[in-house]
Amino acid sequence: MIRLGRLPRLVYINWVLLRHGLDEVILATHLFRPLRFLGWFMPWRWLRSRHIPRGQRIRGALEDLGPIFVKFGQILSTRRDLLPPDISEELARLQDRVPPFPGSEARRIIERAYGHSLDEYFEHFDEVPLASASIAQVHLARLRDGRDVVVKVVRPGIPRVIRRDLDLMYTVAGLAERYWTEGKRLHPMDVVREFEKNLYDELDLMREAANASQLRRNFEGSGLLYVPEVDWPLTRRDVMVMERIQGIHVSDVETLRARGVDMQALAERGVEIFFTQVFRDSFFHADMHPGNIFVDPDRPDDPRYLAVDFGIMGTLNPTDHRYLAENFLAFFNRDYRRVAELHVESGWVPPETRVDEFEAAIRTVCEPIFERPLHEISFGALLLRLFQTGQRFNMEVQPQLVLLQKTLLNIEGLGRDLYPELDLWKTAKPHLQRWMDEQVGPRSILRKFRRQLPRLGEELPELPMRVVKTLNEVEALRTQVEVQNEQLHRLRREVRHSSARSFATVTGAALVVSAFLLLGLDGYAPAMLGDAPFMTWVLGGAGGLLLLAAWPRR
Ligand SMILES: Nc1ncnc2c1ncn2[C@@H]1O[C@H](COP(=O)(O)OP(=O)(O)OP(=O)(O)O)[C@@H](O)[C@H]1O
Repeated sequence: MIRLGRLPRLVYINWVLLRHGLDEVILATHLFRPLRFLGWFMPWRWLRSRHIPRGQRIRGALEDLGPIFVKFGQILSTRRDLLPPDISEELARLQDRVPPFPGSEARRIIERAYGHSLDEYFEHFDEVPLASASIAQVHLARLRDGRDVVVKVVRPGIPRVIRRDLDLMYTVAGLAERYWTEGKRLHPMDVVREFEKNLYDELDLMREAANASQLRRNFEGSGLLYVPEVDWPLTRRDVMVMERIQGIHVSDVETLRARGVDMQALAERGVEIFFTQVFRDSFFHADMHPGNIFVDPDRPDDPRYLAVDFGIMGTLNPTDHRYLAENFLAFFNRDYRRVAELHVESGWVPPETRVDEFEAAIRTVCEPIFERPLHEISFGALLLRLFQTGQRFNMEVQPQLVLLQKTLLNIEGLGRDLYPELDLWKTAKPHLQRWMDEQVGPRSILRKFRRQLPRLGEELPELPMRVVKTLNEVEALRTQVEVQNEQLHRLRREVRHSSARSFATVTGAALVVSAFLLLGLDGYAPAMLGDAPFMTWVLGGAGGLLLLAAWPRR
């Protein structure tokens, strides 16, 4: 059911959709269906008839609906497994540009978070924002100790806007799942749920700061990537302070060339950073758009990247991790059988999948790609084709892999912009191979052993005492078992005796009763009993003896 409170915004959404000639996606409910026909009388029908591509119309509608919808569109653009290419490519152009909120407001938020005047901590705070996006805004500042920093502040009132828009998205997704034929396949509710998680992650700047610290530690002293240092004492849930970095935007190829940056090395290092993050650390920056990446201007011959914005990070569990590496290697060895097997083994496709059929489908998709020169092969496109093939075999959508594919596409695009001859495979293979060797080779055993070493070191001195204690416990247990065994034997004997006694009692009593009966019959005893008084004595005597034998003794 649609809640009344949501109705005005829902009507507004429909209005925007109509305005962009999207009446075919007007919420497919009986409630809104009459609105569809309004479209026939409106000029935008005419616009549509002039063949504005549908991707552009959807992009326009999302821009009109506000920043949360724009973000949603951006995330959707990465779901090339769900959307047709014309729409996903158009959505990828969505820009998260939102008018900034006043610097005085940012000041107020920071002071509320610290509980003190901003001047106590900052020598200077630039009220004109450096950048402004839908969730947060970034300001330049200088600390009292002279360090230049950037201060990221969460947009005021944004949690409420997020809640409102998410509510609507859930409503729309629910309706789509129910009434739209494609809805069952695309699982829109799951897509919104995933989006919600990302949004709330981005809202928490403590979380982003922790991501930054972890990534910084992972690349400490590597010379490949520099991550600015977080100022933890000044970081809160809605305010983050970090070292200011100064570099050349990675998309500014002209300046990079003019500064004499080694473009091949730069492109290859981008790939290396990605594979190191994915396969060595299993922790990767998943928002690698060019706006977040800079190049260190001071090291043109030995280029180094500088990264910002750690709101969205990807991780892989050890199983996905291993299967992914094996998949890449199998792919590039054109071992499609192995690729198909790996998909079944990892549980990405159902276990009943026919491996031979799946293998044939993968071969059909990949062979044309491999016909091209290796430096033209796109990893991202390959993964995408694989997802699409997997879908035909009921492959479950794996969000962590989708994030990875999106990042790979980013890295690939970036690398090829910098150095078009970049051979991704040649650059990536040694990293993959090294990772595989480390996972299965003797080094891996050594590494695992090393990881256990501190615990072993702690527990080793206690080992003799533990052995003695364990032996004592075993001895005590053995004695206990013996005692219990003896008791068990006794019990069994008693049960056997008592059942024999019961038998003797019942039989004895029966014989004695029979004797009395015979006595009662007197001369009427049947002939077959012969001499009745004699039989009485025999039965009575035998019964009496049995009763005597069964008499309890102490
Ligand atoms: N430590 C830093 N040093 C220098 N500039 C920075 C730093 N952090 C952020 N910036 C600048 O501010 C911009 C926005 O920062 P950031 O990407 O973290 O914010 P955002 O709100 O997540 O924006 P978006 O969602 O558009 O990526 C960056 O693109 C970069 O230009």
